[in-house]
Amino acid sequence: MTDPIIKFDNVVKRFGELTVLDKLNFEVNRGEKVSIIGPSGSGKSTVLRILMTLESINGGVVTVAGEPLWHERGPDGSLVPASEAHLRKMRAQLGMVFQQFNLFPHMTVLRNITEAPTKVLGLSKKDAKDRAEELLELVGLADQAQKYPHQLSGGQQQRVGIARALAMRPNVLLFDEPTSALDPELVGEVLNVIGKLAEEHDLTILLVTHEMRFAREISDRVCFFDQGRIREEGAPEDLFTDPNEERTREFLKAVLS
Ligand SMILES: Nc1ncnc2c1ncn2[C@@H]1O[C@H](COP(=O)(O)OP(=O)(O)OP(=O)(O)O)[C@@H](O)[C@H]1O
Repeated sequence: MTDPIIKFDNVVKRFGELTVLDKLNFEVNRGEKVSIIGPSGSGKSTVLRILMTLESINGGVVTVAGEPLWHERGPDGSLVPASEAHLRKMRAQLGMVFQQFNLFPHMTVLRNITEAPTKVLGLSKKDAKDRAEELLELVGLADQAQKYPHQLSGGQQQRVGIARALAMRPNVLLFDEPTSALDPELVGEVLNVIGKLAEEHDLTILLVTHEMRFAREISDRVCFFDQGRIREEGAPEDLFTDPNEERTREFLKAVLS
């Protein structure tokens, strides 16, 4: 058994008086596809935002690929708060697909995908373009490279968002409710792309979703979050059909009915 690629060890996150993560312990193994489900406000997105270094933590340790994310080892081996350089290095291992796509509106689809690989990874324009074209093929948008985001449907924009995240070759791909801003008829095309990625690529995927059927289809493991902790986790076929906890049962009943 190799070490987990993501580990939350007693992580505490507070916003003022509100404790959002309450000594959270959570692990994801390499290559694993994990979905996080749970009621609104239970801290699901906060977990992803902490991993992307968009939110700091108030206690505990987060480890990514064996290295502390929000800390560095000081001269005596103890953990000290991470420097900006350390955060930048660690962040490069993770890619995130946002609810609201977050594409650059003034750049073409192609440029949206090549921008970070050239600027951050130092790829040549040619290599970045080749990589982008390959990824556009993967998400079914090879013919849309020269369009601007506003010329695309929401589903197409989100597929560009996925290609853009993949262009950085992350070890872990995070999805924050990737279909919740989409019209219902556009949800399927985005889920198909994510499903294909999950099936055909040896990528670690951590997905926050309200799409229970999809979570069930693609996940190796589903975690039910409640009040900043994992209330229950397990294989989708167990958690969705025969949960152990009454709270999980209530939640599933409410969202599935
Ligand atoms: N920047 C912030 N400042 C203050 N409170 C915040 C901030 N970000 C999140 N919160 C609060 O933290 C709690 C957890 O938020 P989070 O977005 O992680 O929940 P969630 O489980 O993803 O919910 P949803 O399913 O509605 O997206 C919520 O009560 C939210 O209002």
